[in-house]
Amino acid sequence: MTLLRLISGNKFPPPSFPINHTTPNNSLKSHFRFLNYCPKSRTPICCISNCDQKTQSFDEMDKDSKWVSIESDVDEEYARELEVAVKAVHVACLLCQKVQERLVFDGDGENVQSKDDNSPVTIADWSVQATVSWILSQAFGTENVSIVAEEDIESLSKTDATSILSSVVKTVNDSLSSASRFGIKPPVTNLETTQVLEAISRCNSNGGPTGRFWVLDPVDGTLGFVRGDQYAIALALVENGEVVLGVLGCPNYPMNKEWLNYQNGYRRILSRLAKPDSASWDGNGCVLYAKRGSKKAWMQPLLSGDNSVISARPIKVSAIDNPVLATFCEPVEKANSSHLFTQGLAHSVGLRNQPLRVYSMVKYAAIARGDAEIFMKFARAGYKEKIWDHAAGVVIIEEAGGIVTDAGGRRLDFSKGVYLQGLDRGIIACAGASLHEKIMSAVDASWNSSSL
Ligand SMILES: Nc1ncnc2c1ncn2[C@@H]1O[C@H](COP(=O)(O)OS(=O)(=O)O)[C@@H](OP(=O)(O)O)[C@H]1O
Ligand SMILES: [Mg+2]
Ligand SMILES: [Mg+2]
Ligand SMILES: [Mg+2]
Repeated sequence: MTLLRLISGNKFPPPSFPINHTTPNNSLKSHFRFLNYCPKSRTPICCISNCDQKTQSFDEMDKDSKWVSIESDVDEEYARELEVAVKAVHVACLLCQKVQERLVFDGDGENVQSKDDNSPVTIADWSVQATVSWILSQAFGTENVSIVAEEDIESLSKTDATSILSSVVKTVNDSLSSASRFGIKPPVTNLETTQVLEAISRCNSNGGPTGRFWVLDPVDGTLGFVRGDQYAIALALVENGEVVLGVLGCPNYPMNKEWLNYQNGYRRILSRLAKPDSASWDGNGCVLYAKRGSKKAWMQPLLSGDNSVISARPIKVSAIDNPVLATFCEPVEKANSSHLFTQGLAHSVGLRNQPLRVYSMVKYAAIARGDAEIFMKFARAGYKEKIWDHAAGVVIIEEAGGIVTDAGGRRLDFSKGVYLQGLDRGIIACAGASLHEKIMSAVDASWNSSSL
């Protein structure tokens, strides 16, 4: 109540404060807490579960702050890690949205580079890696942060890459300077080029079976990103080989899937294109997250112009177990997963719906949210899956009630370094056990006659 009075007596936070937020037991007490910290005392500015003691004067707050709520107990294990990770992913999503708009609408194509394996990399990939690395280091201390991530600075440090490097430095600084919206303290002065390069190259962990490390895919589905389509920002925390936290930012995947254009896979109507003439239009993306063992997964809307409060809602996998009604998703690119093989599987299992071909870990998000029931990926022989392409998605699906294994039914192993070593044939994620068993049996029955 104290909190509510304070709110209504101040312009900030706005009256749209989601007091009717629904949690599984509808109890605000232990499930809802604010993530803003007092810039002076570094204590939570307000925490509903213990409002009286923790409420601070709003004067102490950064007035630009947006409020991010998160569902967890204050003293819960990994609460601080989850809080920082969710904020970092929100910051990264906004960064990517700006870069993608420039890239797609202003033809800023020179900022797309090709890596040695011919896959694309953009200023967004490097900028997100630097930004997230910097935020994690600030929050936990550089010496305590170990990160496995996709990008390195080799091509960025070349002499012919100076304009790209300066774009990256500018993008990182722009993004960090507005991070206070999420309660993240920006750097006192702009980061120098060397500091940005250092933040990127600090993500040089090789993972492994012991200790704690973060796993980051700064832009997953870079191909989708450069095509103005779906992509994701994926951040996970691994402890002793087990993924304990997962956060997935999906800037083009709206909370309400009705705003997606189905004719074109899961393509979002980008903001500068004509929006539907509706006051309720909310085509902005979402951030999903889960903590291992909580049996809960959550989804928040991304910040858009005037939403100042970010509340989360629980997500669950679909209850559909009838193959006739089920939808499966798979990579867009045939080169990344055999469409021919999955077409055969779909036929033998009795799947009737068209496959949902979506770039990036948005596929994991679609399963966790209940928008589709099956995700399959069968890469060509010899391809080694990387942990950053799966870690965040796996824990979110599992906590939302789903199952993720290889085609032999074993859980994915994140303890063997950068690659998912020992992966049996491919990856199968399902909303429920019955569909999962049917797909695995179909893979066994058709594997030998496939050319994979
Ligand atoms: N040849 C091949 N085989 C299998 N997988 C590959 C291959 N090449 C790349 N990758 C990885 O696929 C990541 C993108 O996966 P998607 O499921 O989004 O594929 S697709 O873009 O929809 O086709 C992509 O992630 P990003 O590099 O982060 O975009 C790659 O890690
Ligand atoms: Mg990836
Ligand atoms: Mg990537
Ligand atoms: Mg890549």
